[in-house]
Amino acid sequence: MANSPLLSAKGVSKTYGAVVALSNASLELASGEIVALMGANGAGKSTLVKILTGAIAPSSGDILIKGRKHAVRSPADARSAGLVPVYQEPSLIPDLDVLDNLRLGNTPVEAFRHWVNELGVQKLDMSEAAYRLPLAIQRVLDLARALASEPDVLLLDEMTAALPTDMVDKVLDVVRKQKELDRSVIYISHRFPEISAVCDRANVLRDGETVGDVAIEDGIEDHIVELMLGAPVQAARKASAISKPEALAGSDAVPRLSVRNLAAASKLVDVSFDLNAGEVLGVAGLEGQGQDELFEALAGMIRPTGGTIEIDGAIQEFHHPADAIAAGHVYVPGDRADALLMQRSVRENIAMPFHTHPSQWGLINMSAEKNKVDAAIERLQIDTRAQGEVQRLSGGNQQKVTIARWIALGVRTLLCFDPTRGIDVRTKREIYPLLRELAEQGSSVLLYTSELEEIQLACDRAIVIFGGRVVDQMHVRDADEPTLMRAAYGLSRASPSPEQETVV
Ligand SMILES: Nc1ncnc2c1ncn2[C@@H]1O[C@H](COP(=O)(O)OP(=O)(O)OP(=O)(O)O)[C@@H](O)[C@H]1O
Repeated sequence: MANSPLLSAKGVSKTYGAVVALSNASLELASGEIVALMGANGAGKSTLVKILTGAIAPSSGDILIKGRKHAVRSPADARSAGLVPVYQEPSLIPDLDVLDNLRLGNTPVEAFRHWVNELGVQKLDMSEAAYRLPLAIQRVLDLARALASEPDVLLLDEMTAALPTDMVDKVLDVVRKQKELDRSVIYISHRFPEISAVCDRANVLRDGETVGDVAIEDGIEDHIVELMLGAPVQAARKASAISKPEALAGSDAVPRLSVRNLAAASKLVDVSFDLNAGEVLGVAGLEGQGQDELFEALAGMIRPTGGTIEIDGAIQEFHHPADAIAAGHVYVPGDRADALLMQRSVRENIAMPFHTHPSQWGLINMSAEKNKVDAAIERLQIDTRAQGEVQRLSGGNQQKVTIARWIALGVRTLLCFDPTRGIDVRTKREIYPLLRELAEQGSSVLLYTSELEEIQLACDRAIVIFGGRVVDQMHVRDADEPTLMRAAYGLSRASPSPEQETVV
């Protein structure tokens, strides 16, 4: 109908037994508009996107396309109505090559190639099995596949969460191009800079309900956060104030972890640093600079090809992740699916490492286990409404479970890889103090984060890796975003002080 919005959703709800995933969501989208869908973890964003794209059926509510009611019965139905999603998790079938993945969805190959190119992927072997491609490339291919079908409405669910900065810029360019073509985008992201770069409006969900629809303009961030949290920003900031020790922790003591000239696979070339007890050391780097290999080598998942790892002054060789765990050295991977048993309960997932050592086998002390698990759930404020199976938790709550299990067990060194990827502001504000608290209790934390501003929120010091080497290291007070960004791109700081040149 003339003057009707291209897409509107009214009073949409979705319940799973006792869990109310969406209670009353509403949204309007005109042609050529880019609308951010915002909300804390578990607010219902992914549920709304899945309903709009026919992956799940709503319990109630209406969806209207150009003013007419439209029951979106399946993803194919949504596609033919012009609604095409890129979901939060990669959607290529891992064992099929890229070309077969395209054939499966009838994707026009030439259009796909065009968008792959626009998104900055230079060489793509279409006969490569999808699982062999890095996560960032898989995400970009998901987007190129969606764009190739020329959607009227593209729905991007945290599409950029796993991407390095340069690829994020390409995605933002492509989103702007959709607008120029008078097409529309629903954009889910937890990153304000991206939202303000491309979006016209933000539709905010809280606890399954639409609580606001605001134009994106300067200074609107605090208001959006207030809508998301349901609390004034000042109070929320105060509640999450983080204490950071001024001095570098324990620099005279034997380091908890000492890495010298570590090399592994082809990407980790020569990395040296110390991590002290009671310290959070940040690692910054663009995608693919060797950080994955660094963490995998430290976690005993891959064997170093050179260099040494010392723990408390003694050289250690890990032949298996169990060796690293036995040394109190545990890894929280970025991909929660790697860390969790998705079909098991929250409790089983948290309690899993309690019983890894043969000396702990035998009768399980259920009440002691329950107390520890309950304490961890309470401390991380894990939403346990869907606790029977971890796969039913929202992404942010799943991530908290991966950390909770090590809090419950007690840990000497936590190797945390991008723990806040795709996590909302509220949950982030819970995770940073948690890492600090662990450090204050004597644990050491090595934290890789793709969000550079997190370094100053959570760390004592930072190292930057580029091309498999440490190219810069600094006290947290110097680790602002521009400095880290320059180093991450391999640009040196104006004149490094002698202190920065030595390995600390
Ligand atoms: N299949 C399911 N069974 C039970 N509960 C579910 C199911 N899917 C989602 N939920 C619940 O519905 C709520 C909304 O989840 P949803 O994934 O839509 O949130 P979200 O806003 O996308 O969160 P995030 O930013 O963490 O991805 C959460 O409490 C989640 O646990």
